Amino acid sequence: MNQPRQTATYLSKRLTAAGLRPVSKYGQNFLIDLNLVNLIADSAELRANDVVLEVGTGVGSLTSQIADKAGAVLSVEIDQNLHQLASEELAGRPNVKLIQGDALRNKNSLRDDLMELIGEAMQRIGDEARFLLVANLPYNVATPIISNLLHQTPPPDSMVVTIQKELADRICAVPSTKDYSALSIWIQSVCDAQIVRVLGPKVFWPRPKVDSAVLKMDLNQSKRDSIPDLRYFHETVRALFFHRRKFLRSNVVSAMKGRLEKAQVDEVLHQLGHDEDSRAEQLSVDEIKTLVESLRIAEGK
Ligand SMILES: C[S@@+](CC[C@H](N)C(=O)[O-])C[C@H]1O[C@@H](n2cnc3c(N)ncnc32)[C@H](O)[C@@H]1O
Repeated sequence: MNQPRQTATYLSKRLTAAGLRPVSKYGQNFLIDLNLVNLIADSAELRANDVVLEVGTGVGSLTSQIADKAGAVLSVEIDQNLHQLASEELAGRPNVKLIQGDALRNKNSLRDDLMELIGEAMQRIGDEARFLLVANLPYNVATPIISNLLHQTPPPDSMVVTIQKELADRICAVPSTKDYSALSIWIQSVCDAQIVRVLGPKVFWPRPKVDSAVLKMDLNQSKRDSIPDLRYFHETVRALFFHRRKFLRSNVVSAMKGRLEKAQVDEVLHQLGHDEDSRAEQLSVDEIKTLVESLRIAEGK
């Protein structure tokens, strides 16, 4: 299959010829090192029974690498002009479906047809089908894309994404560090996450101001199965970390306002051995899981 050459000059010529320039509000920083495009596709360890979602087709360079290995690729691009360029670049690839539009309906949900299309592609592949996200994500929608996908049925078996390094650090953060947040806990409570490679600004065109990272997040089914109500868990974790540096008790009391009395909160915290000085940011992911589940049971949910 024809492989788009991937240099800044090639990309700028390609866009200029089409009368276009990169649009910064869409996070259009294209990867110009083909080895790194390959690294992303290779890190996903793609197989013929994989259905891959890509958010941000761009001109289709990563898309074509994915399409060489996966059974089916669904790639969404918000920019009508890039969608058009990618359609030309990827013409003749029967396993690629390109969609023009926003991958998100809003911050809290994906576009309506996305999971339906993924489900159809998985059905065509059969019982062995896996679902993956592989993408050089636009920086402004990276968190909602990753977070929302983990609520879907099925969730992705694996997500390999290029994102801002700062966000990758937050996702992988450990307790008692400044990066440890509701997002770290949400992702780590259902996935095993690791940074594959840190990428400096030079490997993108145009160059972003900050470092990026290739992050791999593999779904850990037993971790996911240990959370009976994912929505409850995610929302409660967000509430617990709303004022990260406050004492745990005061965070739990405000998170449970109107749902649990202070005495009930104290009873749960006492039973779990959390003293008055505990802070949410000191608790491990497993301790947070146990705490949230105890609150859910105390609420009678
Ligand atoms: C970082 S670029 C990656 C492009 C290409 N995949 C690459 O690796 O070079 C992100 C792409 O996502 C697109 N994009 C931005 N916001 C989007 C959204 N909400 N839904 C779908 N695509 C979006 C941008 O227009 C841009 O093409």
